[in-house]
Amino acid sequence: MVSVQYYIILNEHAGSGRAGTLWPQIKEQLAADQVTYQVVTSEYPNHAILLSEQFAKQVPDQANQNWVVLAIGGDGTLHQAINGLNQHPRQHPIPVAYLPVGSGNDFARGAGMALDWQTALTQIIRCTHPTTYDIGTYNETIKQERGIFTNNLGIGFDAGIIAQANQSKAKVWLNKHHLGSLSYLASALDVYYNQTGFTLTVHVGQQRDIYPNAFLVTTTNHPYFGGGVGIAPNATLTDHRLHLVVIEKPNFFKLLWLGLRLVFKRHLTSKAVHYYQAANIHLTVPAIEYGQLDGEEMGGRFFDVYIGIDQYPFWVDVTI
Ligand SMILES: Nc1ncnc2c1ncn2[C@@H]1O[C@H](COP(=O)(O)OP(=O)(O)OP(=O)(O)O)[C@@H](O)[C@H]1O
Repeated sequence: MVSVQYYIILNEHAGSGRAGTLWPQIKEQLAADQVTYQVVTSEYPNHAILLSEQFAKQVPDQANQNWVVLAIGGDGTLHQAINGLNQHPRQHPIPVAYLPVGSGNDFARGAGMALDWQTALTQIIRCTHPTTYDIGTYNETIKQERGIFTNNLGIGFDAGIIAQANQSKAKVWLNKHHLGSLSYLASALDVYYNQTGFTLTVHVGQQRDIYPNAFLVTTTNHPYFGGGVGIAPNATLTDHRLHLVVIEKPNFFKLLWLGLRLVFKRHLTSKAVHYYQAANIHLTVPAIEYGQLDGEEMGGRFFDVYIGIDQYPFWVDVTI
């Protein structure tokens, strides 16, 4: 057994508070398995970025260090933890692990991890060596922001839904009653009516395509977004490629039809859907649109974003 120590970043608010409720049981399991760890709690939104960045500064950049940063929460918590680790690139990156106890847990789905926390924890603590998975990188030149994403970078409809759901008063009530997904459905209808099509330019290699009526623009690293929706069914975390799906604004009936095709993974052949696979993608949107990164809000903004692919070590053995 490899002796690994875990630096746990716990987001008790993930999964509408599920992570906090489960933590005593997770702690018991860690003790039963004699796992060595330190734990810190995310005290406010985005705190996990700072926590993992500060932790990484203390760990020597050596091949033989035995720390793993374990994010306990949802995709947002993993996103923040891995971005904190990447603030100062290292020759020997600290492996990251993720216990999926959030709402969507799309990275766990994409990696083929167990979605029940006990099995997922076993896949982490019985792991003996890191697995290298692809991660997306982005460089947005207008606001001069760069970083990474494990799942996807979305502009338009998906990002609008997240922004709307987070602002809605109903979300607080629905989350309290464990009906968080209903708030996303309500927001989806609202955003559909308010979201006009926007102009998008896609540059891939020598190709340049202009869409005057784009509606959903998602660049993904694995199949899933929005809590298990298979937007790019062929994507894998090891294909060293990004998968871009552009959907032009459909009328309401077409939207329902597309939704149905999406459920049966038949949407990519629809006329309103455009699909690219590439290692580098450049997108420009000269209008204020919402953006999302791994389910975290990027805000309303213009976009001139270069998206690429990199690799990072993850501490999980999905064969267990
Ligand atoms: N102490 C805190 N108080 C309020 N929000 C917090 C706190 N700590 C972290 N957060 C925020 O909680 C948000 C949700 O976390 P996360 O995405 O991990 O869970 P989720 O949304 O339930 O899961 P998923 O993204 O998988 O659907 C993140 O945006 C994070 O910044």
